[in-house]
Amino acid sequence: MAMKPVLEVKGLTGGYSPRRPVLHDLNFEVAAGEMVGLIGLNGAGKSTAIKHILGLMQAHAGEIRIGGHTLAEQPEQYRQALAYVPESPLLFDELTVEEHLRLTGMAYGVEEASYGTRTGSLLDEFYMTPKRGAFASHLSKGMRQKMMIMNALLARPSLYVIDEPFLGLDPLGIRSLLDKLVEVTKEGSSVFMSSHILSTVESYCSRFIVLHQGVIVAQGTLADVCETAGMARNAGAGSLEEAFYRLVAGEGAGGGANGPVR
Ligand SMILES: Nc1ncnc2c1ncn2[C@@H]1O[C@H](COP(=O)(O)OP(=O)(O)OP(=O)(O)O)[C@@H](O)[C@H]1O
Repeated sequence: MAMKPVLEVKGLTGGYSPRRPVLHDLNFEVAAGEMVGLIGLNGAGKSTAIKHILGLMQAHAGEIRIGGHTLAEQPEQYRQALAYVPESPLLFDELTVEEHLRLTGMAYGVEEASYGTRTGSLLDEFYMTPKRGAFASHLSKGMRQKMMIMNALLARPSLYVIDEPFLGLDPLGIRSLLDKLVEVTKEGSSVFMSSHILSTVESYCSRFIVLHQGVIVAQGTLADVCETAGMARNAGAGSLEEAFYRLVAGEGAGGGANGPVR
């Protein structure tokens, strides 16, 4: 794809303390209309990488660009270009489903006409129409997760950053989410998604980033990742799960803040 990447991560080293980086020299891009999966064991650094992309953490070295700009250069454009769906929902207990959507609409400058049609169809697609007036504190766990997802989808950003979105969703909710993600990528938005559900990641993402102990140990298409994992590249190549296992097994699970010894 010749288009400029939506997300560019160059030489990103980062973490919670400058003396103990969690992420080591990450380099990757997400192009317009692409769905990219970030996979790695517990503690590999996925959420930490996402926090850096969101601008919640400061890089020790390297830079992150969204739509060609760093957060420091263009804070407003940077933030408006992305929507984040966290692993655990962050909602205002005292606001209703509809009020949350209204807030997001205002924050992202969604026009009144599109606001109405988009919220109507999102509420339908996520089976939340009967709950439109309910307080967030009265929703079930999965419904709270759906709220976060609907807010992101209402914003129609150029980049969706999604951390383990399937937890807590029922099978219809998972299907609705995946259908919507396919739809938004067809419209040119990009999705950067972290998940442990490798079969889903494999079927929906066109490229993968395998993070292990804070280092990218493989990235690219399924064929690329399989090749890096030392698997045959010919017909009927292996699954993402098999490649992942080969890439990260043997050194023991757990990852850890130390990363590799350098
Ligand atoms: N707030 C924090 N302060 C210090 N270290 C942290 C903090 N949060 C995470 N870490 C450490 O950073 C490393 C990477 O954690 P991270 O949460 O990014 O992993 P992850 O890949 O998202 O894992 P999971 O699959 O379990 O969500 C771990 O060693 C973890 O202990």
